[in-house]
Amino acid sequence: MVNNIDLKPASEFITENKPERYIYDVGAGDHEIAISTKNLQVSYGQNLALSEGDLSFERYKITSLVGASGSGKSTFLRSLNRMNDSVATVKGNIMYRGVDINTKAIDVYEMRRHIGMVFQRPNPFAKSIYNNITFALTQRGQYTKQELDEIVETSLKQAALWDQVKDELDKSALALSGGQAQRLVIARALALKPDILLLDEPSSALDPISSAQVEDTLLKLKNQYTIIIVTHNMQQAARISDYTAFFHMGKVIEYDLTRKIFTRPKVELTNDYISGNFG
Ligand SMILES: Nc1ncnc2c1ncn2[C@@H]1O[C@H](COP(=O)(O)OP(=O)(O)OP(=O)(O)O)[C@@H](O)[C@H]1O
Repeated sequence: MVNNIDLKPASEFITENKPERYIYDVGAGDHEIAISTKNLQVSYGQNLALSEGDLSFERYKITSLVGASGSGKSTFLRSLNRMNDSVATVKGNIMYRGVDINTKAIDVYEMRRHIGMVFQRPNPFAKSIYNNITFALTQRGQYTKQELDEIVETSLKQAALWDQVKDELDKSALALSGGQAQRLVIARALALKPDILLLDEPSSALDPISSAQVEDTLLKLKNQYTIIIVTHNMQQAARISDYTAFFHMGKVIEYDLTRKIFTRPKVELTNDYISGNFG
């Protein structure tokens, strides 16, 4: 399926434990970079879970992070908004709007308003649909009822859930279906008006229809948000993402336009993974 002529055999990468890397240059200037990492290394105790993760993410694009279980995708993703702070040592730079956000001086809670996170399992609060959306806002700011109403409506519309729940905003969010709950959680993240949305396998716990709805939602959102998504679903990565980064053993092995990764990967190991030969 893929022209292998220029590719090295996968065994070389594994035996050398020094994988060939191909990192596409997104090219600041022509393309606006929303966030980038440099010399990022993440250790859990003695376990260096991420050793090479230099990437630049283009604004208003969807980037998928793919790779076998344990390759470091979630570790990388969670580091981007400092979710690993309490469990890991994170070294290196995470540049966002000209600022290294991987420093002690950063107000992590404020930063997370700009860089939101959605997890694998929908985790609505045991509150009404309305209060799920407004909770974080009312904890840290003053809003009128009218402002909150507008934010609830806008966020739910962006997450493609408004039409289904607009007449029952006082209903418990725990009564929503899995797919609806995940879109509520996306709406909750959007209510904070982030720049960047990080999603860790957001549809892997959902049925195919709900998963497709989440994908549609993400495709609509990318006009306004930079989206970085961890996924095990190669079809999903191919369908929705502009760029794909392939992780292996704590390193980014290949990063390129999604269509190139899925048709003409430059590294044999990437080809092996997307062809289903391991993982
Ligand atoms: N909280 C943690 N504490 C200790 N080790 C961890 C923790 N989270 C991840 N690791 C380890 O870091 C390595 C990378 O894990 P990570 O979850 O980032 O991989 P992944 O590619 O996202 O895998 P998966 O697809 O299974 O979620 C693994 O060896 C894992 O055991």
